Amino acid sequence: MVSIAEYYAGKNVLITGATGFMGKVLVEKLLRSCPEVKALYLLVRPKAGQSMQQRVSDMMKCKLFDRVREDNPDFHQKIIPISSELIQPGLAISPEDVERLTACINIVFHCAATIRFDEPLKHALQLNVIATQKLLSLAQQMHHLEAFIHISTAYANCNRRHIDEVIYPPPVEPKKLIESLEWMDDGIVRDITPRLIGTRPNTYTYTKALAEYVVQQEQDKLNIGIIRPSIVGASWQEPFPGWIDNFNGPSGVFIAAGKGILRTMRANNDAVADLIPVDVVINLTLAAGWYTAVHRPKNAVVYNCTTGGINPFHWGEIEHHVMSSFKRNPLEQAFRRPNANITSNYLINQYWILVSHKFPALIYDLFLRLSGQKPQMMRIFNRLHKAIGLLEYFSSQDWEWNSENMTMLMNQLTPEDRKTFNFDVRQLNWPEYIENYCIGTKKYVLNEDMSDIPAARQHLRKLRNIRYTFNTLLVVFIWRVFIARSQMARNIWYFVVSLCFKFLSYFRASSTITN
Ligand SMILES: CCCCCCCCCCCCCCCCCC(=O)SCCNC(=O)CCNC(=O)[C@H](O)C(C)(C)COP(=O)(O)OP(=O)(O)OC[C@H]1O[C@@H](n2cnc3c(N)ncnc32)[C@H](O)[C@@H]1OP(=O)(O)O
Ligand SMILES: NC(=O)C1=CN([C@@H]2O[C@H](COP(=O)(O)OP(=O)(O)OC[C@H]3O[C@@H](n4cnc5c(N)ncnc54)[C@H](OP(=O)(O)O)[C@@H]3O)[C@@H](O)[C@H]2O)C=CC1
Repeated sequence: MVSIAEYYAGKNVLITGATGFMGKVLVEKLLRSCPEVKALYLLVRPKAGQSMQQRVSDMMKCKLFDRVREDNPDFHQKIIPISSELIQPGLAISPEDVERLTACINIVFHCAATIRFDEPLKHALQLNVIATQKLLSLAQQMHHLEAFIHISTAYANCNRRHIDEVIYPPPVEPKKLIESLEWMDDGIVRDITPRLIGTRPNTYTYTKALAEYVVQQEQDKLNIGIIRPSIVGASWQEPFPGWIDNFNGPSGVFIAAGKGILRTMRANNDAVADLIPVDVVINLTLAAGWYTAVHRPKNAVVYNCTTGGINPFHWGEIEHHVMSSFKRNPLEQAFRRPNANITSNYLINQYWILVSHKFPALIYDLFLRLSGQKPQMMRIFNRLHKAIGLLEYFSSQDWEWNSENMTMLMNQLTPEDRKTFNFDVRQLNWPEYIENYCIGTKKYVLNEDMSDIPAARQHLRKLRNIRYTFNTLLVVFIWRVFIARSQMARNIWYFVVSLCFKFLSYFRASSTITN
């Protein structure tokens, strides 16, 4: 049987969402580990005043592509950007491009989606469901298509505790929902959204579940694989450890904690933190593309791409390792010393939000106002609270995913492919991974230089001294206020002072006797 790289040799691959976090890693890995691939067609839209060509050429300059650039400086010749806005009719692909794609594409990887948790339902539906339907229609016109790989999420069915590698009945028939939302104005849709999504926490997981069903409907006509990653984090090994380029999911939480801004969050210490490195997901995705095309299974195969059932790690452990990593490798210009704690207790969390978030923010903003600057800390905290409020659902409970198909796929690979497209998470050393993840947020998200670590440590020492001074002044201030106003507090104060004095005299006396 052909190896994975042999299979992709000479193939034309279509990728949506290639400018996103996972899409970029997919493009890089295909170019690096399957160097004989013929061409990668990327569906990209112009954005923020940049043409799609400009966006793709900027993407290829990014550090992620350093290793590919070394191996093959002309790799960009294999990349063919195709202008496409997925929420437009016909995916806004020109008729000439449609003709070109239908004539040559062999494999489709559909990564594009809105992953925002606060996306209005209509928009989430347009992109995650309707665009998927349109892409499936386009795929059916492709004369040489061998596999259609759809990226879903392990949380599409998060309303269940145990999740098998099957497609569950959708919460509503997508066609009916699409028809009804078409005539409703945005206000009505907003009002009925909580009723529609039911026990799911957001429109993202709801529309991803609908998309899976839509994809499954085409299993008689296409060879389909569905990948369900859990919480995708920085790379484990490839192209180098710790690569990450965004604030999504845990990355934003780690950064906020490393900067000393986030001090408390609701999470269950003992719940499994189902993080999965991005390179693992991409290796599995490419292997699933190969398997789907070579074996052509009759029904869509679902791969739960998770770590919890195989090599579990818990939020409490994550907290410990993140904090110790940021103490060893501090971020620049931290607001306070990194010291975040997680708790599953609502009231305790609210207390710490008040004491450790709102109170310091108020003081800092007061300081900024007094020094003639614009206050900003309270605004930052409000945004942070909104973001973590949306994540807490995922950090406060755990799920059990069956990942038999991941094991089955691994067993199908040659020993060589198992190394090149490694998705064996049993080998993942969590403390080392979390350390590299934290360093990755520093280097690649915040663009901080590792050579500035001594200065960052010095800054933390300064913050520690400020804290000691502040606490001392606070104690003195409180006692002064009490002593001035209350006889009882004064008595307590004299009692404590005389106790300390007696203890010191006793200590001095006993040390004189022993001498
Ligand atoms: C040490 C303690 C350890 C404790 C560990 C506990 C960790 C728990 C983590 C649980 C994670 C669970 C994730 C579950 C994932 C499900 C998997 C998936 O399928 S789907 C994949 C997962 N999908 C997601 O994760 C999507 C979640 N994100 C969203 O839905 C939205 O970004 C939003 C609603 C949070 C904010 O919307 P909006 O107000 O419109 O703002 P914008 O979006 O425009 O961004 C504004 C600014 O904020 C920045 N920033 C962004 N996120 C965070 C963050 N988390 N934090 C901090 N900052 C963040 C952002 O970069 C930007 O900065 P700047 O450019 O202005 O400087
Ligand atoms: N990140 C995670 O933790 C997880 C992600 N997933 C799934 O993985 C896939 C990729 O996620 P990720 O890479 O993190 O997401 P990103 O948000 O980083 O990337 C999304 C991609 O979709 C593209 N896109 C969005 N809207 C449109 C549009 N209207 N037209 C054309 N392209 C569009 C974006 O293009 P542009 O650059 O133009 O905005 C971008 O390339 C998604 O399907 C997601 O559901 C699953 C589990 C976890």
